[in-house]
Order: sequence, then structure tokens, then C-alpha cells
Amino acid sequence: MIEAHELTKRYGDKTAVDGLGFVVRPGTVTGFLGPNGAGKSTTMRMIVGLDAPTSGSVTVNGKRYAQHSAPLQEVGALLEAKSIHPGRSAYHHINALALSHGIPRRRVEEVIELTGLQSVARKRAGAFSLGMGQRLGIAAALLGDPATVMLDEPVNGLDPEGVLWIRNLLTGLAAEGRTVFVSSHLMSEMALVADHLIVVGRGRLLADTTVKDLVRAAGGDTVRVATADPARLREVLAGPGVEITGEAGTEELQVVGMTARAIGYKAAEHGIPLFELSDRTVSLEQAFMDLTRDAVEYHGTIGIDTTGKAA
Ligand SMILES: Nc1ncnc2c1ncn2[C@@H]1O[C@H](COP(=O)(O)OP(=O)(O)OP(=O)(O)O)[C@@H](O)[C@H]1O
Repeated sequence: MIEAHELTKRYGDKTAVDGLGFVVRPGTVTGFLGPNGAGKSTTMRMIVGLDAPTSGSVTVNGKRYAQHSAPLQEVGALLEAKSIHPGRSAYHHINALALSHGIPRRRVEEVIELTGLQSVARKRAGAFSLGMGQRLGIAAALLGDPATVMLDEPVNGLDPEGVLWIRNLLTGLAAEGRTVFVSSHLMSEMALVADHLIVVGRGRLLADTTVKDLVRAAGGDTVRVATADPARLREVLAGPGVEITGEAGTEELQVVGMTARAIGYKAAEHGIPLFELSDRTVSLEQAFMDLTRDAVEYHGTIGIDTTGKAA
């Protein structure tokens, strides 16, 4: 479990993290999302004590990282900046970490196998591809068999097989009851792997929600329906929890609170012909862009609207 309370980090007059409060719970994968420069890496560095908060606090399993007597066994982290000696082999690197943290040698073999590095374990880490480097970082993170696993952009540089491997690894770690906190810019990947999301923008909390609720809030459960008699259709669909909108003079209505199937049945029951009946699907990417539009620090020169088209 990770708990942040009023967590703030300033670098000079730049506030990278601004009063963040959230809880990352065990047994699920929690995605950490935000535009570039939103403060994700800074937050993750503070979680593992690589940066000190200017104010506020963050704890892992109830204690600050530095207060744990065996921190590697509490939280395993893969952060962006890697500090692997390029001349060392993967095996040597993991083994040195294990030796300095009192972790048995058999665990070294285990994590090398778990991360699929057996065939390259004796090669120089400096010659590793980006994907192999990521696997090595993950092997180091899992070495202490930690209850909390935190990975910053783990799919970065991985090929499709590697992406699938990470997906299964993360869901597997969560199924074992671990706390899994993972940042990524790949929304489609997050939609597949994360149950819960913490979204930040300009260092502040924008959302602490489930993937489902975020998509729903962006209009993901709206059904579009077209008919020659929208006024009558409105009447027959009206009911508790049903919200119907539509511009005057058009044949189209947007319905929230009823499935397309239920609308179809209701219209048929009342003999109202429909021309169109479709779920409006909103991707996590669109929902994310809606949510963070005002918090994006670095805009490109071509605007992107939420349908993904250049504006
Ligand atoms: N050591 C530092 N000194 C000064 N400013 C910093 C430092 N580290 C981060 N920042 C600034 O703090 C802000 C948050 O940066 P951070 O790297 O935490 O964001 P991020 O969400 O991880 O971004 P990205 O998605 O691009 O990795 C940025 O504006 C960044 O320039």
C-alpha cells in the first residue's frame, strides 16, 4: 500500500508535485497517468526516497521508505534513470544487489528466469537493447519479492511480445495480492492492464477513479439513436435514471442510462422505427485527453481534438 498525503515538491520556483493525496491499494494494478511534466516521476522518486518532499509525506506499507529495515523487500521499483554499470553482466548486476541486501542466490536465478533473461544473463549490460534493459530493471525490482511493485514506463522500448509479457506480469503480481503502481503514456495498454487510475496534471490530482468510471464520465455509456419521431421516442424512453438530450430540429437523440438493446426493444414495442442505434465508444485515450486538456504543459503546433483528428 502506498499513501501520499499533501505531497509537494518544489524545484526553485517550479512546483513539480502540488499537494498530492492518494492511496494505492494492494491486489489491483493502479495506473499513474498524466501528460509530460505532470510530476509522475518526481512522485515515484519521492516514494522510494530518491527525492525528499518539500512538504507532505508518502509512505509504503505504513512507513517512509527510509524507515524500512529491508526496503528492497518492501518495494521494488523500476525508475527511468538506470544505474547499471555497462561493463557488468546482468547476472553480476542482480547478484551484487542481492549480496548487498541479504537476498539468497537462488532468488537471483529466479528473477532472471522470470524476466526471460537466461540467454543473455552473462552478457555485458552495456550491450543490451532497450527492451532487455527494461527486463533487467524489472528483475532488479522483483528481486526482494516485494509486496509493492512500482514501475515507471515499463513497456517503454518493448516489442509486442514484451508488452504482452509485462501485461501478464502486472496482472499476475496484483492477483498475488501485491500493490502494483505503474506509469505509462500508452492509454490502450493502461485500459487493458489497470483497474484503478490516478491521473495528475501540473503536479495536481485530476482523478482518482476506475478505468470504467473515467470512460463513463467522458460519455462512454451514451447511446446514439435516430428516429423520424424523436419527441415520441423521448416520451417512451423517459424514466428514472435515464437522461435524454438532442438538438431541436434533428432526428438524433443521445441517451444515457439505457442500453442500446433496451432502447431497441422499447422503440419496437411502441412501433417507432429507428434509423440508427449505436453505442458511443469512448477510449481511455479520449477520456484522458478530455481530463488533462487544461493541464498539458507542452502543446504541439497541431491541435488534437478528442476524436483524435488534427484540429
Ligand atoms: N531535478 C529537477 N530540477 C528541476 N525541475 C525538475 C526536476 N525534476 C523534474 N523537474 C520538473 O518537474 C516537473 C515534473 O517532472 P516529472 O519528470 O516528474 O514529470 P513526469 O510526469 O514524469 O513527466 P514525463 O511524462 O515527461 O516523464 C517538470 O516540469 C520537470 O521539468
